[in-house]
Amino acid sequence: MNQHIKASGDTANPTRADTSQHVVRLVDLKRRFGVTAALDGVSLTVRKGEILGIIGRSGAGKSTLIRCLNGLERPDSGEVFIEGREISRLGERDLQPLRRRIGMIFQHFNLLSAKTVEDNVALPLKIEGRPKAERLARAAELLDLVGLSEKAKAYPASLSGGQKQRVGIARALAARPALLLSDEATSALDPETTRSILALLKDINRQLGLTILLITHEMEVIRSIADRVAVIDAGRIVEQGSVWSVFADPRSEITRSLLGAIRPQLPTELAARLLPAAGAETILRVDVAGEAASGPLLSDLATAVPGAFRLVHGGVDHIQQQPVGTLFLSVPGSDVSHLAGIITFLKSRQARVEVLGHVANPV
Ligand SMILES: Nc1ncnc2c1ncn2[C@@H]1O[C@H](COP(=O)(O)OP(=O)(O)OP(=O)(O)O)[C@@H](O)[C@H]1O
Repeated sequence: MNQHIKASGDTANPTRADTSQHVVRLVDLKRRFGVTAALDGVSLTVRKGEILGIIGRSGAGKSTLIRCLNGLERPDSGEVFIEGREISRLGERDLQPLRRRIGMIFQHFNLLSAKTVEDNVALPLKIEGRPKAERLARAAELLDLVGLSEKAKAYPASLSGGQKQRVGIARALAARPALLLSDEATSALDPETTRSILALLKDINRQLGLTILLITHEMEVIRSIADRVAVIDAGRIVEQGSVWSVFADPRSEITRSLLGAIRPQLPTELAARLLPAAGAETILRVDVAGEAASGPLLSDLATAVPGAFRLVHGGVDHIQQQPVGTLFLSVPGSDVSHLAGIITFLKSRQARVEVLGHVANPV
C-alpha cells in the first residue's frame, strides 16, 4: 500500500514541477545556533492556492523556518524564494515590500488594544500610505468576509478569542498578500472556536484562492483543512505528502507519534489481553486507503479465502474525500495457512497488515 498511496497523493497536484506556481520555495535551508541545527537542509514548496501544513514538536525548527520566510532570520546557507524572488540576502529596505506579500496570524492575535477593530484591520494599508476612504472600505469588506461587520467600532478587549482571531485574519488579508502564514493561530482557542476559525480559513482559501501555510503542532488542524502536510523534526522535513496519504500511511516514528490518538486504536480492554504467543485468535490491524478502501474488501476476502474471520473494531473515515480505513480483524484457530492466506489476500489489495498479537480466549 505504501507506494500506491504515496503515488496517488503526489500525482494529485499537476503543478508540482511548475515553479511559477510556487508562492514559496525553500531550497536546502540551513541555520545553526551553536551546536543546534535549527534547520538542517529544509527544502519545500507552497503551491499557489494550496494549504500546506507544517507540523512538528516543540523545538523542531518551525519558528526558525517562519523567521527565514519573512526575512527576520538569515539562513547560513540555502535559498528562500517568495513568488520567485530570492530574499535571503536582501537588505531591510528591499525586504519591506516583500514582507507585505505575507499576511500573518498568530496564536495571541497581536491586535492593538487602543485601536478599534476597523483600524486594526486597516493598519497594513495605513502603513502602505493608502487614503483613509480606501482603508475603511477595505476594512468593511474584510469584516464582512469574516462575519464581524457589526464590531467595526468595537475595541479588541470586548471581543471573544474567536472574534479576535477573525479580526487578525481580516488584518492579515488587508494588503492582499500572496501568502497567509498561520503561526499556531488556533492553539489558544477552545475546540469549537478552533473549528469555526479553521472553517473560515478553508472558506477564504476556496473563495479567494488564497495560499495558506499553517504552522502547528496539532494533527487535527492539519486534518481539518490542509491539502498537504510536511512533518519537521530536528530541523529536517522527515515526511511530506497529501494529508490523506500521510494519515493513512505514516512512514516516520515522529509522524505516528504526532498522529497519536487520531489514528484508530484497538480498544484498551482488548489491547490489554494481547499476548505475543499464539492463542485461540490472532488479531490483525489492516490499514487501507484510497481506491483500495472503496471496494468490497471484506466480502471479497470471505470469498477468496474460505474460513472464518471477524471484524472486532474499526471503520472507514474520509480525509480530503478519500476513504481511509482501519479494520481490526480476529482470525480464529491455529491454522497458520489460513492466517497466511488472509494476509496475502489483503496485501494483494494494497492493504497494510500488522499482526498485533493473539488472545487466549475468543473475544
Ligand atoms: N536564537 C536562538 N539561539 C539559540 N538557539 C535557538 C535560537 N532560536 C532557536 N534555537 C534552537 O533551535 C531549535 C529550533 O527552535 P525553533 O524555535 O525554531 O523550534 P519550534 O519548532 O518553533 O519550537 P516551538 O514550537 O517550541 O516554538 C531549538 O533547539 C531552539 O532551542
